[in-house]
Amino acid sequence: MNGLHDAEQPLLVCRGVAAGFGDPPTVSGVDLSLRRGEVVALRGASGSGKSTLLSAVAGLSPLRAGAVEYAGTRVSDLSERRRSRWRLESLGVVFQFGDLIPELRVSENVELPLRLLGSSRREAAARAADQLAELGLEEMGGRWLGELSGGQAQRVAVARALVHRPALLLADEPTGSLDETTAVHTMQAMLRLVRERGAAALVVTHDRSIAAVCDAEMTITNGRLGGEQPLAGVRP
Ligand SMILES: Nc1ncnc2c1ncn2[C@@H]1O[C@H](COP(=O)(O)OP(=O)(O)OP(=O)(O)O)[C@@H](O)[C@H]1O
Repeated sequence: MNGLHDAEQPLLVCRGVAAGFGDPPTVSGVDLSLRRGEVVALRGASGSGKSTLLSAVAGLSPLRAGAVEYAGTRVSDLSERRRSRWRLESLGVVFQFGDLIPELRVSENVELPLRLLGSSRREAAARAADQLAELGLEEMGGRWLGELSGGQAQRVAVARALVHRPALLLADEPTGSLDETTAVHTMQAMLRLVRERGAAALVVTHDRSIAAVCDAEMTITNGRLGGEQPLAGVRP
């Protein structure tokens, strides 16, 4: 993609984005910009449009208006095929309910992005094992999903989203099903890796204590995005 290594250029830009259902659309008039190394929480009440916006940014649902740019390329104008490739190469996505594949072992779930990108089985297995270890899951690779706790499964979803070292992580309530202490620990582990790798992250949450470990937060109310507020960005 153009300008991928230009540190001055924002990594992600949304211009006048509208998406979702109805008239007016669920979200509209969204302008946002995310730089490399920036970790921003997207906070708002249930039904305010957080997931709708994230899915529009990821190119998983069509825009009703506006554009999404990544490293200077208008990804919202790409063909579905090229947008899928962009998503595979450049994005890590953690969905609200994990969306892991129960018919595969933990390690095979984490290997998936690498296998889709063309890594050999052997290389994918080695990198997946390293990624699991970085998230404290070194013993878990051979297990089935049903043998994990909710917190462990969430961390496996995080491992799968980060294993190919994406430049941008999009996470939708990545710790939504966890108790507060486990949720904060999982978030901190995820954001430590994002920051160490100089990547950016947009993290949907309705939870203040989760937002507090980010660098800044944006609030969405009835589908309209407010300005960015700095946060402490508590680091582990
Ligand atoms: N398939 C659909 N058809 C019609 N309306 C939908 C559909 N999916 C979502 N919506 C509506 O779009 C609005 C925004 O939903 P969205 O999931 O983006 O909210 P959210 O802020 O992520 O909520 P939560 O915190 O509960 O996950 C809601 O009013 C929801 O009812």
